[in-house]
Amino acid sequence: MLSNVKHIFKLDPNKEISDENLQRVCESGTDLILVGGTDGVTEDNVLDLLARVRRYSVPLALEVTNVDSVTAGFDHYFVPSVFNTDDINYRDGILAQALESHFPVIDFEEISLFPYIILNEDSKAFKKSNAYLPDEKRLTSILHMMDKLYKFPYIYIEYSGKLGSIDKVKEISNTLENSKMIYGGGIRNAEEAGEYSEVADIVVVGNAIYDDLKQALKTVARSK
Ligand SMILES: CC(C)=CCC/C(C)=C/CC/C(C)=C/CC/C(C)=C/CC/C(C)=C/CC/C(C)=C/CC/C(C)=C/COP(=O)(O)OP(=O)(O)O
Ligand SMILES: O=P(O)(O)OC[C@@H](O)CO
Ligand SMILES: [Mg+2]
Repeated sequence: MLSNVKHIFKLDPNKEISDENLQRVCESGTDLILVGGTDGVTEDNVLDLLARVRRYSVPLALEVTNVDSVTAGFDHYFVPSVFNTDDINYRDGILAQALESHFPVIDFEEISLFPYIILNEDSKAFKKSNAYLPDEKRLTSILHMMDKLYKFPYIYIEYSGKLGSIDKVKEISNTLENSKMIYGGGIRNAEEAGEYSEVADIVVVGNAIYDDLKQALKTVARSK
């Protein structure tokens, strides 16, 4: 699903977007529209975005953050799992529960794990998953576990809402041997997209869609 993806626009079902702006996002040349957010995600607002984005040919995936909002009709489903938390619910506890009820209807070809390290302690995702900020030694050991032991195809380095330190993101990228890096957080313009896509395999742009769409659209070309 992610093999030729360099740029992702993440749409939050809990935020309003006009038809005109949605058209610009869908026709921007982005490689994937990912629908997801930490809170206020419901079956209704997910269905609304699904129906509106489906008018366009862009690939569309759902990042599942609660079981009730899972809706058929997406090209793919990504299930987040947070690795810098000791709260097992956000590693695989909720997932195990969800599989109890959804197992009979799941086509596992359509589902992939999004293994996260969340490094912005002010973000909602960090707070919700009871994440901790790892020191350098712990961050390296978590990365080794994910990259060299689990050999995840992708690791999502999440700074949701703010730009991560480029030096730190480079350090993380240099540590990885098996996993590709998805970077998300604070990318707002072409220059930032260019800088972070030189380090990460995939960049994700979210909030800028809602705050300054004109600049957000310019991130697409610079990520390729
Ligand atoms: C019929 C059919 C289509 C079947 C498909 C079956 C299917 C896909 C079933 C899946 C069921 C399932 C396995 C559910 C699991 C649910 C699960 C694991 C929930 C855990 C979610 C989780 C770990 C939440 C923690 C927070 C987090 C990591 C969220 C990720 C998204 C994110 C980082 C959003 C950005 O948030 P933020 O910027 O902080 O806040 P805003 O939303 O304001 O932007
Ligand atoms: O909203 P921003 O800060 O662009 O972050 C994108 C994405 O990584 C959020 O999950
Ligand atoms: Mg967001």
